[in-house]
Amino acid sequence: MLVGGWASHLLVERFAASELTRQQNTVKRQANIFAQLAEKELLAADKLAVALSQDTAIINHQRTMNEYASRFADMTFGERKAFLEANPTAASANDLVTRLLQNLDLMSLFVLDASGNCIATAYTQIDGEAQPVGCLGENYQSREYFSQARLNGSGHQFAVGKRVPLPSLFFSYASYANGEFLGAAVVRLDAPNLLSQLPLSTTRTWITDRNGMVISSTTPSDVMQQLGARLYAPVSEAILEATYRLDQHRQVALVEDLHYPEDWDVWQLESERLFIASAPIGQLELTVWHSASIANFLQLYHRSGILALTVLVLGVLLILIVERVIDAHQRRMTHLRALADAHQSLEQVSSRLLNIAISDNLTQLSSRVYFFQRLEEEIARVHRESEQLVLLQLDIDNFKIINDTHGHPAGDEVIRTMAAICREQTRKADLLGRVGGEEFAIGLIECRINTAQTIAQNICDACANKAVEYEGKVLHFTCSIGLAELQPKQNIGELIRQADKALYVAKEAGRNCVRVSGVDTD
Ligand SMILES: Nc1nc2c(ncn2[C@@H]2O[C@H](COP(=O)(O)OP(=O)(O)OP(=O)(O)O)[C@@H](O)[C@H]2O)c(=O)[nH]1
Repeated sequence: MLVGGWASHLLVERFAASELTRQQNTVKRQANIFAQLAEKELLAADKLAVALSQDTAIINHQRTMNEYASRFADMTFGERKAFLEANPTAASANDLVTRLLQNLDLMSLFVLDASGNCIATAYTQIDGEAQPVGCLGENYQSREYFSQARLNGSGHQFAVGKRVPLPSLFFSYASYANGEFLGAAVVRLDAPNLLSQLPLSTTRTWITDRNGMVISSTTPSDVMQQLGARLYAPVSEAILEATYRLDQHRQVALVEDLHYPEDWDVWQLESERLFIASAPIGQLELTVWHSASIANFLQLYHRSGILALTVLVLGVLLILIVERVIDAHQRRMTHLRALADAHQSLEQVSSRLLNIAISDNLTQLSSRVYFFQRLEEEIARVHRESEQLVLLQLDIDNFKIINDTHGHPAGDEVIRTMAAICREQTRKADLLGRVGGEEFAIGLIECRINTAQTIAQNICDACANKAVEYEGKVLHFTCSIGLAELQPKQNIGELIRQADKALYVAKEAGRNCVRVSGVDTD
């Protein structure tokens, strides 16, 4: 679960970071576009303000009105308005700015005197009546664009206020005559109009001045509800914090429970969860704010959570399957090893049994069974290849007496000696077997009867001449041998009978001698 939580957290961070980057990029793009549009308008507005400030009619009017400055101070707004409307210099100034307003796409144009009083304004036709678009008689000395113009010759201000029906961009340019400040010409642009030119999505975007005051928004009602309010002092801290987080790209900026003044009931942000990103428009000292609902992100979040969980479950399943496969493989390997061990043991036992079956324990010659099996095979081969084979049947003479006289173990020693002599007198290819207690047989391969007879005689002599030492005693023994040469088409039974017959003849002849079948037996 820990791994799942961690994986889910990682995924969420990834989604959040990419979503935040997307929002940030959007707002940066919008800020750039807005800056370009606004700068173009600013330039035009500046030029217009400069031109107005240099117009003779305006300058004359400002001079005239400045003379009434002390009287204006004591007049009410209505009195000032009536006075100005009746003034002839105001008429020509009003006429000029009205014409300019009609030719240019501006919200309003007006002229201020040195005290900030609006002394001329453009008029526009509303319901057939000429209505002033600026507040003739109003005092604007507290406005930034006016105080800046008084100090520097020109000034900008982005403002919304109770007296300003729409958020606006104000540009002023000071009028001077002989170094004397006469007042300012003011151009006012339509900020929402600028904003409406941005390629905005359905998300909310708004623009504040450097004090956090909203001057425009993609939702006009938002702005209208906030007119005159320095609204963002408490909010901007939350936003700045959120923005800081965004910049860090470490955490989702969830702006919740923003504290708006109670009367801003149109702002229903309390229930919203927003991504908020910002981008400054440095030269204009404006900031574009951009918010997007967290809903989309939450969908992603949930989907990523499910994805992470699925990955986790699949991962666990995979681990279980792999474990089972490894386990099965290990058990199979153990099983196979056990089988291999058993097989090896069986082979050893089988080899031992075979050895027991084919060899005589006392002499290590072939056993009776194995000897006759081998002899039969050799007879078949010799018949096939038209070779010669001679069978010798050997029997130790009076062996019973040796046993009876010197004991069984001494007899065994004689048998072993007899076997050794047989081995010495024959070739490796010949077949040697102990076929009875004291009986031996030899199959001489590729051997003619004369040679066989010599070999048999040599064995006979070797036995007779051999002194067997056993437990300090010296024993002597002899043997009798019967020979039979394999005849064409003769089978093993017939061959053995012939050799036995010759052996019988040797025994009858007094033992310790060799007799040949067909020669001595007929
Ligand atoms: N020591 C010993 N004696 C054996 C073995 N196998 C058989 N014998 C003995 O060999 C003797 C064979 O005796 P017989 O068959 O009478 O033959 P023989 O005494 O050799 O007399 P002939 O063959 O007629 O010369 C018996 O006493 C058997 O007990 C053996 O492995 N070891």
